[in-house]
Amino acid sequence: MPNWWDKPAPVVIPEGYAEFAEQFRILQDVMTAAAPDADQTRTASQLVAELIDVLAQSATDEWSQLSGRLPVPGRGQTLVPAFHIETETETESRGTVRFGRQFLGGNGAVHGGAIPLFFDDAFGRFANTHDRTLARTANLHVDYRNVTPIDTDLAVIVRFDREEGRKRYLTGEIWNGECLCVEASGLFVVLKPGAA
Ligand SMILES: CCCCCCCCCCCCCC(=O)SCCNC(=O)CCNC(=O)[C@H](O)C(C)(C)COP(=O)(O)OP(=O)(O)OC[C@H]1O[C@@H](n2cnc3c(N)ncnc32)[C@H](O)[C@@H]1OP(=O)(O)O
Repeated sequence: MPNWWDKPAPVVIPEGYAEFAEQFRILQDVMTAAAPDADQTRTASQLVAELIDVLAQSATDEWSQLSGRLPVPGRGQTLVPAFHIETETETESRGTVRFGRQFLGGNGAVHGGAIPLFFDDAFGRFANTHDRTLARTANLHVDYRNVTPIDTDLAVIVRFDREEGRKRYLTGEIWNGECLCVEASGLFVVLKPGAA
């Protein structure tokens, strides 16, 4: 089986696809925030049915899909809030994230499950770039220090702390201004030869 990580299939990103992926994120935010009446629900449902038909025409396998492969923040993986990287060295990545309305848990706070999702993606990307061989998440730990607000630009720090044999240790933080919202850590284990 081809390995996405070390043998990415050559994909052509069509003009406008990155913008489409961003619109898709907005669609999920708008859908979450809406309270449509019956007419609006019917219209929206028809439009989504058309959208499904259009996209299903180009259904492909994992190795040829475009989502997750784009050279833009978030890589067009619309399940995960996009990490906008501003500076990066081999050991530290800094940037911002904004959890849109679709990531609402309750009372203005980001859903507790969205935060490990974000860190798995941010850690996973960092554990597997800078010429590092393929590693998978073995564990993730998240401390929710303060409420993480939705619809707010938040500062993110991701660190590649150390490597011990096949084990890679990463840590991260999310800040809302001076307020520490989240501390996270993760262990990524380099795959044994032949493991997928
Ligand atoms: C340009 C490129 C861009 C790329 C962008 C991509 C972005 C993508 C972003 C998305 C990325 C998302 C990424 C994803 O989401 S990856 C998907 C989520 N993760 C998985 O599905 C992984 C499932 N688990 C496994 O496959 C195996 O268990 C692994 C491979 C992890 C280890 O099994 P393996 O048989 O290989 O290893 P071992 O058992 O010999 O252990 C080796 C060492 O590790 C230690 N250990 C193991 N487990 C744990 C644990 N839980 N806590 C503490 N320690 C643990 C163990 O004690 C031992 O230590 P030591 O005795 O040597 O000291």
